[in-house]
Amino acid sequence: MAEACRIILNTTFLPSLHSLHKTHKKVSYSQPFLHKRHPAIQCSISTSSDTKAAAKVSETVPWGCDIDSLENAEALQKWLSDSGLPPQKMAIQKVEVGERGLVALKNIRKGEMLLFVPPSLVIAADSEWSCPEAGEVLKQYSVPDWPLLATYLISEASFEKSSRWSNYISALPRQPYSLLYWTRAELDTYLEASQIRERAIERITNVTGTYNDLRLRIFSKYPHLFPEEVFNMETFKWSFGILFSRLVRLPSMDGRVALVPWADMLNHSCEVETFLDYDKSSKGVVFTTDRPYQPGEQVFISYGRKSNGELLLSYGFVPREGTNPSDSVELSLSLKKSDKCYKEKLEALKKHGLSASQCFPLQVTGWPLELMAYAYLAVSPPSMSRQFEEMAAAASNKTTTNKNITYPDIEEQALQFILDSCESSISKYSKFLQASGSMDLDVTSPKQLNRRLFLKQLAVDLCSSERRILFRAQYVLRRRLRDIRSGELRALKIFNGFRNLFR
Ligand SMILES: C[S@@+](CC[C@H](N)C(=O)[O-])C[C@H]1O[C@@H](n2cnc3c(N)ncnc32)[C@H](O)[C@@H]1O
Repeated sequence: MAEACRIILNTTFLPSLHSLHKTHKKVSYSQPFLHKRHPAIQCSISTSSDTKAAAKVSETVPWGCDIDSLENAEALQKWLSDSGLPPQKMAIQKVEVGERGLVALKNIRKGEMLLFVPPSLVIAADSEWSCPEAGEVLKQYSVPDWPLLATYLISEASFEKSSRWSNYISALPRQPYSLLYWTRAELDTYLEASQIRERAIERITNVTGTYNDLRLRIFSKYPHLFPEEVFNMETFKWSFGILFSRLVRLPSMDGRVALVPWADMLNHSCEVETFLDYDKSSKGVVFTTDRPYQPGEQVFISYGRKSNGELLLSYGFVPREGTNPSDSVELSLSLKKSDKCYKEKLEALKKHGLSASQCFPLQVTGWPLELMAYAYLAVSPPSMSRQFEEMAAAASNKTTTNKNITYPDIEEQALQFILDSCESSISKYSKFLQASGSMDLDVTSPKQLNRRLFLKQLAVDLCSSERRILFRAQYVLRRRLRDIRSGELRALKIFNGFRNLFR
């Protein structure tokens, strides 16, 4: 149930725009609303890898507000009530977890339905555009929901007060916390040990690719509707950052994605199971509390069963160590280039959509069967070549074949192989964690220092929690190997005993 939710994280969602209709006929439009737009929109957050430039965050970005601003949030609250949001048992306040959040004003019972945000206050793919012609063009090109919503948000933001969503947009963070805002140099410095670095690079590449596709196929053909001063890489980074950290998937509306003002002021707790959804009987977006709240307490929802790395990637925070039961770390396993059967093994892997190097999620409670299957394949000798296919199939999460394969003869080598990978990963984390104490001592600008300290703290929290899972796996693997080896030793002693008896 909780898995079916809500604020989306998946990197695969970012649709490729290559499938857009190529045969689309150019339509001509008047330039009706351009004069109302903010003339020169400049988001000054740098995309370059220069960390100095990246630390420079302009105060003049016209959209959104400081992440902890209550002023704009209060204006949003008033506008929402005037626009049909029913009276609420919660208010936006400064909070300890998540800077701003929804806090109970009255006693709230467990099992109570809250929010009731009507569809008229929800931003979805079919929302009306302040510039209907721009919306029409995107529709004709069948732009998928995510890039469509990203473009919509920028378009509405550029209309400032004349947009219906002006109060909402003003209350959005000017710079959402998300790895999209980390430069390549920052990712390399702080997240070198973690596989999340790769995920962040992939995501940044996807966002850049999506924007470039839109620009080439659509924006450049309709510059009067999509001027580059407004629709550029910087503004797309902002709008995708907003979508990553606030977009909601509504299971009862066939998984439709939407921005839900007010509901998106709720912060995440790993201890909470409840999530946002559309309630057909009350005709609004709601959630049902899974615990009681007293006045003054912050109310939480769940953004999904996500690892600390995934939470950092999309939402820009890391829960306290040991508090996230869904936490996991990606362990990378690779075929050895020196393996005599490297080519055959790689072929078998490729057949099942895998490669010579694969990541598998480890949790404190264990690891997937696929990981063990991959390890069997990696250590199996040439004499087992007939089983390569079966092992590769079991290592893939795409096939429905039996994954619970065992090869007692090579179990010890397979476990040792996983242990070696685990220990090599642990040493990368330890190296970073040890070095982190003396990092950034050369920084003198207070603004830059603040940013560096903030990012470093996030990285230290993430790496500590990921290393903790690896330590646990290391302990379990060592114990299992000791048992196997002492079992073998015992068997050998018994065998020798029998041999001596019969001698
Ligand atoms: C959907 S918004 C929630 C409202 C947000 N706090 C605001 O003031 O706009 C998601 C963002 O809230 C913050 N957040 C949510 N849950 C958090 C948590 N448990 N710890 C720290 N920050 C959190 C993160 O900045 C995240 O990107």
